Amino acid sequence: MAILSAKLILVASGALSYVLVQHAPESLPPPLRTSYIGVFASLCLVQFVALFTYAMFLKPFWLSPLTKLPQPKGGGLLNGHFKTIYSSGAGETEKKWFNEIPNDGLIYYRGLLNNANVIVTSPETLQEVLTRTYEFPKPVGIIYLVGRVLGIGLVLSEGDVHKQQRRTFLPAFAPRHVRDMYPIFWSKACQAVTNLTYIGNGEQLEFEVGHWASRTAIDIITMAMMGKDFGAIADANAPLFKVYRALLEPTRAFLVLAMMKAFFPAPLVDRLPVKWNRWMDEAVETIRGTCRGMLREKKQKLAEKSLLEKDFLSIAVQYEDIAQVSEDGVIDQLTNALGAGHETISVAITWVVYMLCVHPEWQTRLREEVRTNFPSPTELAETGREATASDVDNMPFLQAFINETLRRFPPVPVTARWATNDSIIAGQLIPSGTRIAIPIKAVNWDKRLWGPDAHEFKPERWLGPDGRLSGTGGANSKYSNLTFLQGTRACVAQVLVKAEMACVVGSWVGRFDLSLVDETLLDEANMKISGGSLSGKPLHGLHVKARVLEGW
Ligand code: HEM
Repeated sequence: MAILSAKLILVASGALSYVLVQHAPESLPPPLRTSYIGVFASLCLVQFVALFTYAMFLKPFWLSPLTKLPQPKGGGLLNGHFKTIYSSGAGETEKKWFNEIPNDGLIYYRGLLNNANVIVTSPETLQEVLTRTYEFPKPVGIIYLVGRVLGIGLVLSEGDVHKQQRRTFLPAFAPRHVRDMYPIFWSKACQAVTNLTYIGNGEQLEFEVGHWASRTAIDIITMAMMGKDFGAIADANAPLFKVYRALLEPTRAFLVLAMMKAFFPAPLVDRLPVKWNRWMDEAVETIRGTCRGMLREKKQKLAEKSLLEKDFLSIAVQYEDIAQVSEDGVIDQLTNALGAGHETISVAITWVVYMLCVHPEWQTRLREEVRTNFPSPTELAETGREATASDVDNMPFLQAFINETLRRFPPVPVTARWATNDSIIAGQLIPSGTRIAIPIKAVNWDKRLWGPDAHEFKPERWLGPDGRLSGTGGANSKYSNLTFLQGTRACVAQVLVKAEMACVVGSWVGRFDLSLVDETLLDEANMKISGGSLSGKPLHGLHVKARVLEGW
């Protein structure tokens, strides 16, 4: 829009300067009467100042139809509420406004350079945004940020390409395939527990949960997706793990280059001869090369009829539709899954451990369930007995605890869309270019949907009167729990996530008594959450004491 307006201004100024100097010089001030450049520059300046004043002030403060919506108080003159949002924990400001500002499904606020944002707050408005999927795509900024690393797979594709990719790849994520992955989850979970026990000399240790959850999650996701062990549990300096972590950590150079893509073509910015670009090319090629090698290996085994593994890629290459997809098309899905499925799960595990420390009575309850159903890490090592999906089916407490933590601390607390054209939501005109925030955490805490105890941590809400797991947690709309979103862009790996978490959390609580190093954090009000990034995790990490318990 801004680029279009700028082009219009340049063309209009050029044409008008010609007409004025040629045909009406007397209408110009004397110094400009013979100067095309002078007239052109003056006209451009006047129009740009007018456009800037309109876009920065008149429209966001008074003229946009959105100004009639409920709004938070305050906000800066130039950057609206941007600072408030980014200086608080991810999703926390949206949650506060959601509860404090009376509204009919939409709240308006001004963001960076006063750009227009709306927060959708009711099941009805959420449904509108989440079902009109391609009318409200993801903001292009996300492609600038992570497109080079992830590739254009399910996470970033839009329109017919996304529809086709989803139809092709979704079957390979089906629950029946996930059930076959339990041995992968369990063996890696047990490896982490055994290493931690060793570090603590079989007695007690202190560790940062996020660090170990991340090492465990990366090994599990790479094993589950393509049967490749990145070796992160065994060695924090394992080469593939280091490359991968660095790729996902936004450095200053990374952010500057990403921002440049808003003004210059992305392929040009990616080709600039700077150190960061060279490093990035090598790192991306290392990861894609690893995926390519695994894909070729699976195809070779398939041709030789010796493909027995149960990871996603081994399953995927056996689907006829996927066999037709180009090598790079399959690799894009792998890099998407590794990117989407590593940080999110490690953050989710971190919050589960936090809740276990805050609610030690649940540790006792879960430990009993885990020790009754799962084989111990020692048993796995000595007899090879693996965990199965049925073991987890028999553990409603463990599943309820995980569900409640995912509701209370969604690893992605807020996500966004934007209006590509003028659109109507709930009868309200949403001008083209408006960013639409989906406040996942705020919805998950909504008392109208979850009842008066919505703000309490209550795993029991996921248990029926017979003690069995209840699928909805007692909420009455499918737009009540957005941890994995809803609709055609919902997470493809919800079943896989819960299976993996049950194994990792089960192995930790089965082996250790867990408590917080900083006891002030027992009061949740003292827990600071990271902001500004995609995931919401403990700002200063989560440091725990783990005492090894006998008998498992
Ligand atoms: C606790 C863990 C996870 C959470 C909370 C989570 C949450 C989400 C959310 C909220 C979205 C929608 C984002 C948006 O459209 O704005 C999403 C999409 C997606 N997730 Fe997950 N995710 C998790 C783990 C995983 C894992 C392990 C994988 C892969 C194995 C995965 C693969 C994907 C993919 C491919 C999409 C894009 C789906 C599409 O647009 O069609 N996620 N996830």
